[in-house]
Amino acid sequence: MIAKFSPSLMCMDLTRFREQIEAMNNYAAFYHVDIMDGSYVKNITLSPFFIEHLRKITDVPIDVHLMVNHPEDIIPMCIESGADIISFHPETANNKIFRLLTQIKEAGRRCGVVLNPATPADSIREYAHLLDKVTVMSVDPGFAGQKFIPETLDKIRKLIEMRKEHGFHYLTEIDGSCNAKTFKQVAASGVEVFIVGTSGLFNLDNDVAEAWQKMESIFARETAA
Ligand SMILES: O=C(CO)[C@@H](O)[C@H](O)[C@H](O)COP(=O)(O)O
Ligand SMILES: [Co+2]
Repeated sequence: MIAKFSPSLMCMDLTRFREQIEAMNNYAAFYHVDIMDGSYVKNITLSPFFIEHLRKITDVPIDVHLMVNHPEDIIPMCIESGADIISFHPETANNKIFRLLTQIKEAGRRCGVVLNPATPADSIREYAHLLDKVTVMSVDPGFAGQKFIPETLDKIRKLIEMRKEHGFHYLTEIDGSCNAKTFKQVAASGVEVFIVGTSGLFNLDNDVAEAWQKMESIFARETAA
């Protein structure tokens, strides 16, 4: 399996927006865009307005991670601004999960859910067949730069088993503290998509193309048999 990398754009240098995006356009599998409301998590980062501008300078699929109490209010704005994949936390949508997933799919976009460290894999069982991606958070949501929670790796293994057993099609993805210290154990879980932020990518070099090469060689070194 070839690992896919998805840079978390809340960690990029926004003063160098065009330069960094153009450099990563050649390498990124997705662009991870965190949207928070200051209430579900005590932080506010990117927005549909940001996506609108990003869309103008990339063809890389834009992948939105909603950390908001009312995803139904933000999903239409994400669709409008050009997002390709939209994921939300199931806890924020328990009374309308099918409605929201259908809304995203009917707009021709891909849909997913993001599972907090304490949310079990089998909680998605009833709607797993509808999902294009399942993201496992390996930190509690809200902030970059937190400590990796290793208990979350078993959940990835379970999601991969469930997919095989029932013929689901979702990609698996990990969000939180993916870097030189954790690549080995994360890769061993079988996960397909790695979200890389400050420690995994942007801090490695001032030039993001260089940083990307460094990240890939660290990954290759850490995951070599
Ligand atoms: O959703 C979140 C945080 O709630 C993330 O996408 C972070 O932006 C990502 O985890 C990168 O940060 P590090 O954990 O690698 O510092
Ligand atoms: Co995220």
